[in-house]
Amino acid sequence: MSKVKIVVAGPRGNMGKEAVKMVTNTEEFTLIAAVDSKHDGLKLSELDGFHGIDVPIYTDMQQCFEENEIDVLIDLTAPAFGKKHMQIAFENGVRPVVGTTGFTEEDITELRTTAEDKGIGAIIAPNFAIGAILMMKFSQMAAKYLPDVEIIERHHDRKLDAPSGTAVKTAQLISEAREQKAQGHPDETEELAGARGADFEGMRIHSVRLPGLVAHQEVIFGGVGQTLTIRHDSIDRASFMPGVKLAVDAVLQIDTLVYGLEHIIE
Ligand SMILES: NC(=O)C1=CN([C@@H]2O[C@H](COP(=O)(O)OP(=O)(O)OC[C@H]3O[C@@H](n4cnc5c(N)ncnc54)[C@H](O)[C@@H]3O)[C@@H](O)[C@H]2O)C=CC1
Ligand SMILES: O=C(O)C1=N[C@H](C(=O)O)C[C@H](O)C1
Repeated sequence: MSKVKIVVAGPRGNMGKEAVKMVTNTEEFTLIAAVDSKHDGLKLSELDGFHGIDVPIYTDMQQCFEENEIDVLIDLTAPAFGKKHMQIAFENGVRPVVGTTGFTEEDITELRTTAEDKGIGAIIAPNFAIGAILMMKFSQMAAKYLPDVEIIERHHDRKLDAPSGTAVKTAQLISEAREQKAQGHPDETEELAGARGADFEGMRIHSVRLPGLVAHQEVIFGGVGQTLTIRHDSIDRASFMPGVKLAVDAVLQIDTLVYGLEHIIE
């Protein structure tokens, strides 16, 4: 069987480095090229940390797809670029597996329409860690019985988007099981703007950014005389890679856009 031909966008980033390692260590995958914000024309092997990985770097994704035969794009870049990169992939018949966050519901609807029109599989997964998927699923189960819920996500202070993609996805999954309700005291006021966090259908989301953190989330439910806390911690970015691998395998089998790894892991 021929190997899956892959491009990684964002190879020098926290996640991109792990993805390059995962692709090059996976027998059935082959890394063809990388798309980076700089270093056009160099080989990845010329950069620190990529010894022996002799693939070209492009700053122009379109050119990368024109000059190479590619099956799958793994995009781990920045919220401002994820949507554009997916559109370029679709135009070139390349299947995107996207961990980059910052997509709106409208973006996802639009991209799904394009994927289906072109019959090209695509996966956007705000979190590739299996434990995080379970945290979201357990939270959805709990919300049916305990509809008062607040989400606290904690990340490293280099993160660009808030709230995290995982927190938004968690709130979306919870809202499928929970009657919409405003939480807290009806007359509560914020003495400092933002004190009660972001409001998603009455659920509150709080974003913590500190050096030393990787990616963590607590979903706290409150009921009469009790609380339930569901917590997940990624303490190493290797935690995301089995999910990225699973998504690459799955994206070859579908002809629509799937948003969330929970639809792949049944
Ligand atoms: N789905 C998941 O499981 C996870 C998703 N993420 C998301 O992945 C994204 C990347 O996260 P990190 O690796 O921590 O960020 P990072 O800042 O460490 O790395 C991003 C890399 O992308 C490159 N880049 C930026 N714009 C680019 C462009 N237009 N073309 C090519 N390369 C470009 C940057 O030079 C940088 O090397 C973020 O959106 C983050 O939220 C992060 C961790 C897990
Ligand atoms: O930027 C990160 O680091 C992470 N981003 C994703 C998100 O926004 O949810 C996934 C994980 O939380 C790490």
